[in-house]
Amino acid sequence: MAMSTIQPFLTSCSSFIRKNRKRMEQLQQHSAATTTPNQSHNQSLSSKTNSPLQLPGTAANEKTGGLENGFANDFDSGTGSIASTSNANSPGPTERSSFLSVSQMVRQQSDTTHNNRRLMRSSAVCDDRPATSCNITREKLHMLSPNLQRPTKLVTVVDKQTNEEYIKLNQYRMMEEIGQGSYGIVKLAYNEHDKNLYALKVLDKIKLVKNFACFRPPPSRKNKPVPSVLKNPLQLVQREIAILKKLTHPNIVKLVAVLDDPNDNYLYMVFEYVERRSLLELPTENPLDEETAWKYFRDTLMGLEYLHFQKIVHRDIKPSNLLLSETEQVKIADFGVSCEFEGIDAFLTGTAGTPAFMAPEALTEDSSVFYSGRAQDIWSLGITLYALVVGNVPFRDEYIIALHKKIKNDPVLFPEMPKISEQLKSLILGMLKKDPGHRLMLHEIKQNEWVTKFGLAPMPSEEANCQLVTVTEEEIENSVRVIPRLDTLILVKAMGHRKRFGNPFRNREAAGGSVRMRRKSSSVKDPTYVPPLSTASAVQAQNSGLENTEERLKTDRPDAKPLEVGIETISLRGKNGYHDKPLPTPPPIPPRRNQIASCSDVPP
Ligand SMILES: Nc1ncnc2c1ncn2[C@@H]1O[C@H](COP(=O)(O)OP(=O)(O)OP(=O)(O)O)[C@@H](O)[C@H]1O
Repeated sequence: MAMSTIQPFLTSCSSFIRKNRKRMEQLQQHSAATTTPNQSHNQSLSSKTNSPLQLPGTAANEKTGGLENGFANDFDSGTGSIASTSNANSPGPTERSSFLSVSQMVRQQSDTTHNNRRLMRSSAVCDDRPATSCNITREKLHMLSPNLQRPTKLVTVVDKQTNEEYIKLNQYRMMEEIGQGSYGIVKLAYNEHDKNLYALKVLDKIKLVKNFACFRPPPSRKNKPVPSVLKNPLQLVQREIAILKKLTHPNIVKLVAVLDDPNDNYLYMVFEYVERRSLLELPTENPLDEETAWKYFRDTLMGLEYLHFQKIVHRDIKPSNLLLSETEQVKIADFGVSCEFEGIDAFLTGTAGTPAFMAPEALTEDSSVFYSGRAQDIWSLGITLYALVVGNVPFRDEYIIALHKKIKNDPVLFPEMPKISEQLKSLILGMLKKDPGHRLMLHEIKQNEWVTKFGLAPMPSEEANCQLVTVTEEEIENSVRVIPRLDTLILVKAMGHRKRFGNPFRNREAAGGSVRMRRKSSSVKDPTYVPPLSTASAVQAQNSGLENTEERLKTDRPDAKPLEVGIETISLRGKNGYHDKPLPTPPPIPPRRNQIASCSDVPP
């Protein structure tokens, strides 16, 4: 090639390199001098709490993060777009520049998550073709991360590097604090491998145990064993991890990795970073309009359907546990009190979750009576929907007992303003039926006229939305089991057949059945309420070959001692629908090792 052709090309190359190097140097100087208000706040917070996980030099992180990511070239466009939309509340120039580099990473993560999904859908057709034919270059493909479809990684060796700028855990550079939960703080973290941001939940194992020791209930008198979960709160975290590990759905926050080094006092849960955090802070003067609430509600419904399909009840659905991604996708988070179940529903006792979102049937003093976990989730979802459009929860009181009374007895009232459509009111009221038997079920909500816009926007089928995840033997061994009593199994089985939460024995009693009330419940005002059949009588009925529930009811022996039976001994649902397997006979089966009593052990 002639020298005259190459010369101008070389000149333009060298000028391009010079120009860019200068810009990168400017950027480095600029970022090094930058401290966000968040950062200084967190620095003071970290020093106050004397946490060993002090805020790293985020400016340096952002600087290197941006440059390493090859973001330097996008910097101008990012600045432009953000600056042009800034208002009086916008950060100042120095704040803005440091904010921008994080925001660019965030945008990239959202894009990649979005692209990932697009890519996954198109991968079948694109696999054998050059990546460019799918509008995604090989280079970009490499950047497509995090792969939220990947199973959760469990890492037991954590290499902690500390320098004056930041703390690094394996590939994760810790950045500013983004939230605090009851068990620990949540920090933003930059993953050097896939160049994305994550939310890192930091749990102090020692503090967990110590705090627990302080508040542990006094030893029980009548030699009653303390429920096993209460012995070690780490088990709650382990349960949360065991549950989260199995979940992969666009509307559930993904647990990407768990860093748990036995030599480290801290346990780190690495979540996908959801940029816009919680859906709505309550109370608010600015609730969502119906259209926005509709979109968020449908997302939440999809997430909840997937959860229930995976045999998990969340137990703490509320707006602050619904995170919003930058692409306006709702992600259900916080599985701290969730429960895994077998069979068709979780049988819960005791209270867990947030008082204002608890269902009336969960507020009973009698811890021996079980209630449906699915129905509890529907109630919380109803309260959440109400709160999204009204700006506050329907039942409020500063005293917990008074609040419980209101939840159990008061009707749901809607304020005059904001104006809420009749269809939405009717849906909310259907989800907030005090009697779980009359409460809407998930499949009914999916077909509701407000949800589907009178059929114009049908929800995807359960089959399309859910895929049953496979659970390994080890996971089963290590996961917490729900061990309902046999009577509850019978009750729920009957509910399964009828496809309603309602007590199938109620009408029998109303018709003059011989069943005694087993509890005096202030929560259940319905005079026709009949508690589940006691276990011993159910077993007796089974042994005597009495198959139908009416016959079993008649054999109820109120003085009989209840018997606890592991649910894994009974299969309620087979491939071809529901079927009976022989019920276990007394004496009671001793609990296996690793079995933790039930979800009722979760402290309120
Ligand atoms: N994946 C995430 N992405 C972005 N922010 C998050 C993420 N997870 C948690 N957060 C933020 O951190 C805060 C604390 O979360 P965390 O799950 O530890 O506790 P919580 O749900 O608020 O409370 P608790 O643990 O007491 O129920 C949340 O309120 C949220 O703002």
